Amino acid sequence: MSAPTIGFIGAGNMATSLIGGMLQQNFKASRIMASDHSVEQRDKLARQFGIRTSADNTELARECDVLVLAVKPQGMQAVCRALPSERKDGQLVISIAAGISCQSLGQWLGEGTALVRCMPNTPSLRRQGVSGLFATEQVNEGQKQLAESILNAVGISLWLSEEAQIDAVTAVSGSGPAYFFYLIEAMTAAGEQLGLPRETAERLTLFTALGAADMAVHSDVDAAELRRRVSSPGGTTEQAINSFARDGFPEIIARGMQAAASRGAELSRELA
Ligand SMILES: NC(=O)C1=CN([C@@H]2O[C@H](COP(=O)(O)OP(=O)(O)OC[C@H]3O[C@@H](n4cnc5c(N)ncnc54)[C@H](O)[C@@H]3O)[C@@H](O)[C@H]2O)C=CC1
Ligand SMILES: O=C(O)[C@@H]1CCC=N1
Repeated sequence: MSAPTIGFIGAGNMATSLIGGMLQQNFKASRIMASDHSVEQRDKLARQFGIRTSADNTELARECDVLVLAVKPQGMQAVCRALPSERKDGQLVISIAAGISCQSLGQWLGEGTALVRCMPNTPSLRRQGVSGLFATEQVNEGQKQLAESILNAVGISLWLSEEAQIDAVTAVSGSGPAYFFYLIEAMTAAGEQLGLPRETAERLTLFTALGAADMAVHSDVDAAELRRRVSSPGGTTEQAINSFARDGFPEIIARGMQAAASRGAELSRELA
């Protein structure tokens, strides 16, 4: 059997990250297509990746074994309703939109559609992504493996037992890269305030983030223990951590992530 064709509807940030990561793995450019109503986006992807692009979403729906819906949540209903009901046989549809339920997608695309809801993240571009996946009953074992192979090409993926967990995944890892970028911005600015040249503060921060994440991923002890090992009693780290704790760092993070998850659930109701 020939390799499946994968079509991205919406060729923006997230589609670019996924396609970029897939091409570094064993996916062939000739098996990937992308449609976008922006000619600049189409040209950019065609140039960057050598994939086929189209202004017509219908073309992808008729030709591709897998359709990845990667437009903004607010545009999803119109995109789905405009797709033809006669699509490629045995097609799998993967939606990466935050806050668009399988129930809504089923209504817009046809109830029999095999649907996977997925929440990836932008480090997929570097093949360091992490995604949560939820499959509807219509998805067969082969299609599940196909969805997994796409997301695993750009990082790791985890299956979820309940669709509602997607909002939590969105809050943790979908939006998560932005939290780390925000911390990097703040640490860089603080390093500068402490007297370092900006570039030095930035590089120290970036490589500390990279080193800490790599160490935590490969460690057999948890993050709390790794933190304790950096914190000498009466030393410098302890002073910083105590100051963060007094200022409510864990509560600040929990409130922010709750806001992200709530927005996911709210979008599902607003855009149903
Ligand atoms: N950016 C991120 O970190 C993540 C985004 N997502 C989800 O991915 C989806 C896309 O997000 P981004 O890539 O950030 O947005 P984006 O705005 O960069 O990309 C969306 C693309 O869709 C195109 N588009 C809009 N209407 C269209 C139509 N009718 N037909 C064809 N193309 C159309 C736009 O021109 C744009 O290039 C969203 O639903 C978002 O919730 C999920 C996980 C992470
Ligand atoms: O901010 C958003 O809505 C999207 C979903 C997760 C990351 N970006």
